[in-house]
Amino acid sequence: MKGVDHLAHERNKTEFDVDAMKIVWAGSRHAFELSDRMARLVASDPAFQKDGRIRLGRKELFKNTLRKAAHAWKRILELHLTEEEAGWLRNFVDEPSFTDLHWGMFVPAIKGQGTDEQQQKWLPLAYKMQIIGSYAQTELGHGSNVQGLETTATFDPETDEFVIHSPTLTSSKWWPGGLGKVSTHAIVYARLITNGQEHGVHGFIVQLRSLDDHMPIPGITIGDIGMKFGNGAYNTMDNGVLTFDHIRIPRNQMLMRVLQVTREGKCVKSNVPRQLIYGTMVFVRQTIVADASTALARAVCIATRYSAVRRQFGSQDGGMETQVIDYKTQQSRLFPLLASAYAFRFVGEWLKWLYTDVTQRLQANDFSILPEAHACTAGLKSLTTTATADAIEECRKLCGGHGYLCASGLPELFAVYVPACTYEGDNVVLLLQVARFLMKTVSQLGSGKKPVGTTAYLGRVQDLLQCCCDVQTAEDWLKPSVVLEAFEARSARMCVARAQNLSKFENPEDGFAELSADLVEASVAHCQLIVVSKFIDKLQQDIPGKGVNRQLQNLCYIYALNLLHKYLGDFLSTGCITPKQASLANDQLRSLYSQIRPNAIALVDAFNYTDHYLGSVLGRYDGNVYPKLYEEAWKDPLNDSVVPDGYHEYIHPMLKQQLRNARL
Ligand SMILES: CCCCCCCC/C=C\CCCCCCCCCC(=O)SCCNC(=O)CCNC(=O)[C@H](O)C(C)(C)COP(=O)(O)OP(=O)(O)OC[C@H]1O[C@@H](n2cnc3c(N)ncnc32)[C@H](O)[C@@H]1OP(=O)(O)O
Ligand SMILES: Cc1cc2nc3c(=O)[nH]c(=O)nc-3n(C[C@H](O)[C@H](O)[C@H](O)COP(=O)(O)OP(=O)(O)OC[C@H]3O[C@@H](n4cnc5c(N)ncnc54)[C@H](O)[C@@H]3O)c2cc1C
Repeated sequence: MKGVDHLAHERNKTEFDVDAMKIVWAGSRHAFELSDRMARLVASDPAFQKDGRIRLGRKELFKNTLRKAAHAWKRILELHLTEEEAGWLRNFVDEPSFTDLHWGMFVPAIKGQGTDEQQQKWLPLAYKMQIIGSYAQTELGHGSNVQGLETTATFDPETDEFVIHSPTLTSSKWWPGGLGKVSTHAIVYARLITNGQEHGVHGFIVQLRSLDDHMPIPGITIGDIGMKFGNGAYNTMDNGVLTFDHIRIPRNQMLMRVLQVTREGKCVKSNVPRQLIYGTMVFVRQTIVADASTALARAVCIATRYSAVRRQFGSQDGGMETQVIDYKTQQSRLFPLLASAYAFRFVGEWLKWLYTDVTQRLQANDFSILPEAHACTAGLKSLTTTATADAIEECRKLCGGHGYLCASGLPELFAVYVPACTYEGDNVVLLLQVARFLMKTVSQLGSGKKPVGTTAYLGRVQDLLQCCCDVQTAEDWLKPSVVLEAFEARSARMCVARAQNLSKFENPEDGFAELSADLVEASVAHCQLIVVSKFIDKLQQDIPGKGVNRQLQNLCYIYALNLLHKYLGDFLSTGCITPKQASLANDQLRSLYSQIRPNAIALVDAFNYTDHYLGSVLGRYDGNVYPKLYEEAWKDPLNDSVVPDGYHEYIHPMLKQQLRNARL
C-alpha cells in the first residue's frame, strides 16, 4: 500500500488482532495464505483488469470474458496450480463465465450421478478442458417443477441408443449458463422412456457442438437467450437456448448411478435413493451459501469504509463535520449487515462440513441424513441469498448518491448477485421444501421418532412451548443459552401452530397450499435459528488472537438481537418474550453498536479483499475517495469530447428554434 492512508485514524482505534481475524474469516491459515496469494496474483496481472467492463457492448464484453477465461486457464497450467488454487484464481478473476458451470455443475454432476466407468471416461476430458460442459435442466416452460420437464430420452433397443428430443416449444432448454455459445457438452435432463414406459427425469451426457469447428451437431439448435439485468454484470455469461430434433446418443451416456437401463431397455434400480438425481443441486446450494458471505462482505466493506470517509453535518466552530458512520441510524442499518457477513461465513463453513459428512455417508450406503441435508441446503441457500441481495441494495443506499454510481461497484455487484435468489431453486419454492420437512418432523413426534441434527430442538417441544424467557436486564441478552432458547421457542411454536392448522384440513395437500405463506415464515424462523446456533457454536471454539473472540461475540449478538427486533411480531405473538424484554434487547443492541464502532474498519479489513477484487472507488483501502471519484468521471466516453456527438443534429437546431421563437 503506497500513499496516504485516509483511514489510518480508524485503523488506530482497533481493539483486536486483525491478522488473527483474517484467518478466522478464511477458515484456516492454509486457506488464508492460499487465497491471499491467488488474490494478489490476479490483481497484479494486467490481463485481469476490470476497469471499464461495464461500458463494453455485449459482444466485446463476452469476448473479453473468453479472453480472461483462456488466460486464467493458461496461468493455471503454467503455474501447475492445484484444484483448490485454481478455484481461488477463478474466483478472483471475478467475472461470471462458462467455467463456473463447467467446474461448478457439469463436473460435480458426473461425479455425483455417474457410474465409476462414466467418471473414468468423462472426468479426465473435463479436467483437461478437452470438453466444456454445462448443466441443462431448466426449460422454457418449467424450472422449479423438475418433474414437469418435457424433453424426452427414448431408448431405442435396436441401436442401443437414446433419442433425445424436444417435443414442444416449451421443452426448449432455457437458461443454462455457458450453453449459448461455448459448451461442447451438457448434462441434459430429460424424461426417460423405455419400452413405452416413463421412468421420471434423468441426466444424460450429450455432445452439442463439434470439437473441430464448434458447429452444433446436426439436429441441435442452440443460441444465447439475450441480455439480462444490469450493464456488464451477468451478461458476461452466455445463458442459452437449446432444442433437439431426435438426437441419438449411446446408452452409456445416461448417468446411471441411481437407475441403470440394460441393453434390453429394462430399468434396474440401484440401492441409492431417487433423490440423488437432485444431488448436484444440493452440492451447488451449499457452495452458494458460502458465496453469500463473500458477496455480502464485499458490499459491507465498501459501505463501511465509505461511511468512515463521508462527513455530513455536525460541524461546530468550523471543525470537522460528523463521519456518517457515527450516526446511530447508519450504525443500525450497517452493523447488522456486517454481523450477517460473519454469521453467513460460519454457517457456510458448517454446511460444507455437513455436505462432506453426507457424501461420506452416501458412499457407505447411509442415506438417513439426506432429507436434512436437502432441507438445510435449500433453506440456507434461500435465507442467505435473499438477505445478501437485500443487503447489497441497502449498502448502496448507505453510500448515498455516490452508491448509485457504477464506480461504487455496488450496482454491478447487485446485478450479478440478485439472480442467486432465483437460480438453483427459487427462494420461496425452496422454503416450501423446508416447510415440508419441518411439518413431517413435527407429525412424527407423536410416534416417538426423535428428531436429530438441526431439528433436535423439536424433540424438546413440550418444554419450548412453555418456557419463559429469563431476561431481566439488557446484559441478560448476552447469554448464549437465553438467545438460543428464544430462537428455539419461536421456531418450535411457529412449527407446532402451523402443524395444528394443517391438521384441520381433510386433504393435507390442500392445507399445505392454503397455508403456504404461513409455512414459509416457519421455515425462515427455523433457518435463522440454524444461523444463530452455528454462530454460537463458533464462539465456543478456541479462537486465538487478542480480542478476536470478543469481537465475534459482539457480532453474534448483533446478528441475533437485530433479527429479534426485525421479527418482533413472531417473538411477541408466540409469547416467547415480553414487550419489556424486547425493549431490553434493543438497549443491548445499541450498546453493541457502540462497541463495534471503533473496530468497524478493521472488521472489514479482515475480509482481506484487494482493491482489484472490490472494484470500488468508495471502498478503496486507503479511503482516498474524492480525488479518485473525480478522476473516474473523466474516463466516461461522454467526456471524450467537450461538445457531445449529436450537438449539431439535435441541440443546436433546438436552441436556434427557441431563439427564432423568442424573436417572434
Ligand atoms: C462485481 C462483479 C461481481 C462478479 C462476481 C462473479 C463471481 C461469480 C458469481 C456468480 C457465479 C455463480 C455461478 C452460479 C451459476 C448458477 C447456476 C444455476 C444453475 C441452476 O439454476 S440449475 C437448475 C436448478 N433448478 C432448481 O433448483 C429447480 C428447483 N426445484 C427443485 O429442486 C425440485 O424439483 C423440487 C424440490 C422443488 C421438486 O419438488 P417435488 O416435485 O415436490 O419433489 P419430488 O421431485 O417429487 O421429490 C420429492 C421428495 O424428494 C425430496 N427432495 C427434493 N429435492 C431434493 C434434493 N435436492 N435432495 C434430496 N431430496 C430432495 C423432497 O424433500 C421429497 O422428499 P419426501 O418424499 O417428502 O421425503
Ligand atoms: C442467471 C440464471 C442462471 C441460471 N442458470 C441455469 C443453469 O445453468 N442451468 C439450468 O438448468 N437452469 C438455470 N437457471 C434456471 C433457474 O434454475 C430457474 O429459473 C429457477 O429454478 C426458477 O425456476 P422458474 O424460472 O421456473 O421459476 P418459476 O417456478 O416459474 O417461478 C415464478 C414464480 O412462481 C413461484 N412459484 C413457483 N412454484 C411455486 C409453488 N409450488 N408454490 C408457490 N410459488 C411457486 C415462484 O416463487 C416465483 O415467484 C438459471 C436462472 C438464472 C436467472
